[in-house]
Amino acid sequence: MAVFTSVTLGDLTQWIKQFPLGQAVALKGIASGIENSNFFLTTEGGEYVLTIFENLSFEQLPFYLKLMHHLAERGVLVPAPVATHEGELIVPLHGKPAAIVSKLEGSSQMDPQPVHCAAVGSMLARMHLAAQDYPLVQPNLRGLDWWNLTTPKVLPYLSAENAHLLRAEMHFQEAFAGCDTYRQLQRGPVHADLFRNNVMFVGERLTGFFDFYFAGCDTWLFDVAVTINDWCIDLASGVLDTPRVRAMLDAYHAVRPFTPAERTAWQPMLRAAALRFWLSRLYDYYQPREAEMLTPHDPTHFERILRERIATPAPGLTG
Ligand SMILES: Nc1ncnc2c1ncn2[C@@H]1O[C@H](COP(=O)(O)OP(=O)(O)O)[C@@H](O)[C@H]1O
Ligand SMILES: N[C@@H](CCOP(=O)(O)O)C(=O)O
Repeated sequence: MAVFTSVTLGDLTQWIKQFPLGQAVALKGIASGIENSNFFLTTEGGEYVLTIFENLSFEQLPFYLKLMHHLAERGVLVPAPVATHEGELIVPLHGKPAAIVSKLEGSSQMDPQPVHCAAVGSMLARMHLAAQDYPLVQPNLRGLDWWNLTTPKVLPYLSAENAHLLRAEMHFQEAFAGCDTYRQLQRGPVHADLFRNNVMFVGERLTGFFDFYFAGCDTWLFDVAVTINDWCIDLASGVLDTPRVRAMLDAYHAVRPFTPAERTAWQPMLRAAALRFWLSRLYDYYQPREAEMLTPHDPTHFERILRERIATPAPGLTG
């Protein structure tokens, strides 16, 4: 259940008039999702998604909504935010920030094949290039600083073996982030959470990336690593599936060629991407937020992926 703030069609009668969308004719709560209250909204103008933001503030939201607007204008397939007659993308609803974005066709592909991975790789590279001239800057709020803050909060709950793994990996990643190769990596706005459930497909046709609310400025390679660690693995073991990895990396490289520094950084970056989600899942598991109504994601999934990336070299960035 992920409608934390209820809204009725009647609530929208006056509210919707600030948008150039005509009257609201249907509204349906969306059950999936864990952060916000989401609704499918039909208006006289078409099909949309209405989101009420439960955690992000009016001050924090422009980075995400304007990024989606910037990308959509440049032909990257993402939900396009709808501006009010006054040009605002974020407006209050029931005292919380809310936005309307275009509805993507299709559904998530939870059993991806190489053809889906290639489509994701190609669109990801297009997204990185299209975001290069995005003027707003926000760091990845789930980056190294957050890992450093979070590690001591979860360590007391871990077994000796896992505490050792976490400490050792944090040392490794601190050193990696401080090295020359890391400094040479290309950077810009990244999605940072491009899992299977955040991309829509109709058959083999990718219709869009969504859920940009972990986006921030980070290395492009980190985004690639996060995406590979979800789309191109055997879910039970975390082991990479070479045909899917190759399809995604080759398609990305065809649009935006990988650099020599990225090739050097690839193995540690896959570990960084695994650590990021192990940590956030540990944090959500042991320190659930008060408003949280859902079962937290399983942290052991990313512990397995991290151990696997440490133990087994992944296929290289270029074949
Ligand atoms: N623009 C969109 N077009 C179509 N469906 C969407 C769109 N945005 C969200 N959804 C649907 O809403 C669900 C929840 O969205 P999500 O962004 O994952 O929520 P949360 O931010 O709460 O985690 C998605 O799984 C998807 O089915
Ligand atoms: N992808 C993250 C959790 C973020 O949740 P989302 O539903 O907003 O993508 C994870 O799997 O830990």
